[in-house]
Amino acid sequence: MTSNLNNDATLLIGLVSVSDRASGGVYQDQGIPALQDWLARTLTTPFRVETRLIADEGAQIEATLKELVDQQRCHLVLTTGGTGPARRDVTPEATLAVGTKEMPGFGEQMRQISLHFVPTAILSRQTAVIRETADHAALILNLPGQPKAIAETLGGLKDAEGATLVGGIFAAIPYCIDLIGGPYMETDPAQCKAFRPKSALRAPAN
Ligand SMILES: Nc1ncnc2c1ncn2[C@@H]1O[C@H](COP(=O)(O)OP(=O)(O)OP(=O)(O)O)[C@@H](O)[C@H]1O
Ligand SMILES: Nc1nc2c(c(=O)[nH]1)N[C@H]1C(S)=C(S)[C@@H](COP(=O)(O)O)O[C@H]1N2
Repeated sequence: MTSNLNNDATLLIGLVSVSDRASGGVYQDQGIPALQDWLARTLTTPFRVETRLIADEGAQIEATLKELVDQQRCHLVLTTGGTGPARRDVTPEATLAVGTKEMPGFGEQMRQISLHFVPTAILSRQTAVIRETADHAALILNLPGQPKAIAETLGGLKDAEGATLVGGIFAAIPYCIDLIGGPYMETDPAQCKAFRPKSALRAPAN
């Protein structure tokens, strides 16, 4: 059932890059620019972003996710980095800690998609959750830290003519945001064709 808890008008997306070295100035962060580029190419719905660049610290990741959902009232939060098996990779644990519902299908499907790009896809423990407060809800989704993994996972793989060889995970996100009471999101089908059941489709906005 669709929730009507949240009628905030403009789509707000939180982008969180989790990287010890980028946040410490060792290299320039490419995670947030890659996320912004992909969303700007794909979303036809007007949106705003809130960006955060932080270290691989569980408490800081949890606090950032809570702030983006509860105070900023993001509808969707995308994290990049810290999903692997290394000692400091704790983004999935922090994500699960702030979630009120786990959405394990996202992690399962993202690893399937990523196996088309790298045999090490299974090393990512990426997951997704819904965080619900009394009057708001958001989807929080983890992506791997390699900047190229962002477009691979969100958009999938196309052939030279633009036909989809592997569907991207973003196709499932707009309907998920509908179901938690967020704004109706539309995409450029040439980049990513969002899927909704017929009963949930609205006439295109002009
Ligand atoms: N935010 C980022 N900006 C640019 N490159 C990145 C970023 N995050 C990761 N990378 C690149 O992807 C590689 C693998 O990412 P991973 O998240 O495993 O990094 P890491 O080894 O945990 O280090 P760090 O947390 O310091 O980025 C890194 O070695 C780096 O080359
Ligand atoms: N699509 C995609 N998925 C990917 C990768 C990638 O390059 N592309 N890298 C893998 C590798 S090598 C690792 S170690 C894990 C975890 O990465 P993270 O710790 O940077 O989040 O993501 C995996 N998933």
